[in-house]
Formats: sequence, C-alpha cells, structure tokens
Amino acid sequence: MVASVIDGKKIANELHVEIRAKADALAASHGVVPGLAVVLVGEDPASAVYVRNKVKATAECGLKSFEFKLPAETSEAEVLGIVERLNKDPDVHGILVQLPLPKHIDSDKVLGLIDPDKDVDGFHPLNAGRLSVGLPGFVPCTPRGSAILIEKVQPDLSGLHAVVIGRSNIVGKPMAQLLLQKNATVTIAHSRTKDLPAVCRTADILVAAVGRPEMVKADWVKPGAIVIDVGINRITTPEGKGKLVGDVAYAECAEVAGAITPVPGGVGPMTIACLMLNTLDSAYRAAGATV
Ligand SMILES: Nc1nc2c(c(=O)[nH]1)N[C@@H](CN(C=O)c1ccc(C(=O)N[C@@H](CCC(=O)O)C(=O)O)cc1)CN2
Repeated sequence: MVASVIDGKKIANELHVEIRAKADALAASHGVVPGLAVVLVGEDPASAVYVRNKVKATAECGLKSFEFKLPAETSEAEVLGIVERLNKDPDVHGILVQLPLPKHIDSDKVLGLIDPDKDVDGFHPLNAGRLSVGLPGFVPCTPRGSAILIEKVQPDLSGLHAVVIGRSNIVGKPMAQLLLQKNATVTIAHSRTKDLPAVCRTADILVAAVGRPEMVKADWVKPGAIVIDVGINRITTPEGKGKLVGDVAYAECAEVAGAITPVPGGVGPMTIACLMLNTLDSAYRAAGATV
C-alpha cells in the first residue's frame, strides 16, 4: 500500500481564505478587526521563523497583528507587564507568547497570566480544564489542526483506536482529549511505555509528538493507518546539509500507512491556520457575533 499524502499546506491555505471572508464580515457588521498580539523573547532562529510565518498569515487572513520582539535579556517582570497591558487592550483578541521562553522566565507564570478569553494558544490551565470536561474554550493549535486533518480522511472515529505518542501539555494531552471527544479509543504512549512499537501497531490513527527525528518506523505502523506527524526536527544529513524531518520515518511509513502527513507541509501550517481560527473565534465572541 502507498499512503495518500495529507496536504496540510493546501488545507491551511483553504482555511486562510475562509477566515479572511469571516474576518471581513465581522469588520463590516461590527466594525471589529480581529487582533493578534505575538510576543517573542530572544533570538531562537526557529521561533523567529514561526513568528514571521504567523505574522504573514495574520495579514493574509485580514487580521491585525501587534508584534513584540524583545531581547533575550528581557526580565520576567517586563514580559508579565506586557501581557497585563495586552489583557486590557480591547483591540487585542488573542495573545500568543512564543515558546520556548529564555530559561530565566517562568513560562507557567507568563502563560497563566494571559486572560483565558484571549488565550488563543489554549495553554492556560482554565482552557486545558475546559477541554478535558468538554466545555467551550480555546483548543491548542497543533492538536486542533491535527484533528482537522484526521477528519478530512476519516470523519467518524467511533470504534477506532488512536495512539498518541507524547504526553506534553501542548500537544499530547490535548490531542488525546480531542480524539476522545470524537469517540476514538485513545492510548497515550510515552518514553516509558513497554514495547512502544507493538502498541503503535494497534493504532488505526497514530499521532507522533515526541520530538525524536524519524523514531516511528514502518514496522510500527498498522497497514492502512492514518499517521499524523507532529514532529519538527532539524537534522544534519550525512552529506552535511540541514534538513527538516518529523518524528516519523516518512518514506518507509508511507509504504504501509493509508494516509500520512509530510514534514514540512503537514501539521505545521495547520498550527498557524488554527491560531488564526482561534483569534477569529475570540474576536467574534468579544463582539457578541456568531461565526
Ligand atoms: N506559543 C507557541 N509556541 C510554540 C508552538 C505553539 O503552538 N504556540 N508550537 C511550536 C512551534 N510552532 C508554533 O509556534 C510552529 C512550528 C512549525 C510550524 C510550521 O509551519 N512548520 C513548517 C516548516 C517551517 C520551517 O521551515 O521551519 C512545516 O511544518 O511545514 C508552525 C508553527 C513551538 N512553540
């Protein structure tokens, strides 16, 4: 079997067009332009690329962006001060603090200060709790985007077994909650799971979010399974060239899976599109309009 490729870039671009139409409609009906504030602390090159792509997508979707690019030495108090100001700013409907933050800044403290109603990353404990009990709230962008990709291939997950490799608060746990909401039977696997390849082989839907380059091999994949690769790892090839790879050994797994996301061009662009969606949702809610 050769897997069909789930083209996240194309699906994300289609979403951008839909978001633009809804943002324009909100501006016309309520005079509100959805605003997203992006806070980047430090010079991490990958984070700088992601933030640039987010700002570009914001413009494409007809949203307004507020950028805060701060030097690595910025104190925790200064970052907290900016978040407090953004919480009070009525033109800002979404606040995103790019992770990772420099080591001297307590991420939990910063993320916990963001107004949960502007927490478009869905990282605030209140939104994590809302997701786990099935209340409306912001869902983290990578799991939300991954769930959209899965739905395109398999709209009904009832009775299917989903295995999520990774238990982070940002991806693994919310991904598992979303799959559970869609009636999948969910296993969260991690570094201490016994015989991980055998567990993965039972998955109809396999989500890899471990941050280990090409860890998932072809013999971990059940024939016909949907494989979602959340990993984004920069490696150096034996020829000395830089390359972006996922957590899944793509070429060999594509021989076995039914559908698979590539890296790049899979989950990554959907993460950004879902940030735009969350910001749009937030602006509609703040304006008392229905999406
Ligand atoms: N505040 C947040 N910080 C981080 C998040 C997040 O959701 N919120 N997730 C990751 C990084 N991330 C978003 O910020 C992100 C990573 C990758 C992509 C993406 O589009 N990747 C492209 C390749 C881009 C490249 O060339 O490097 C792809 O996969 O096609 C988007 C967003 C950690 N931090």
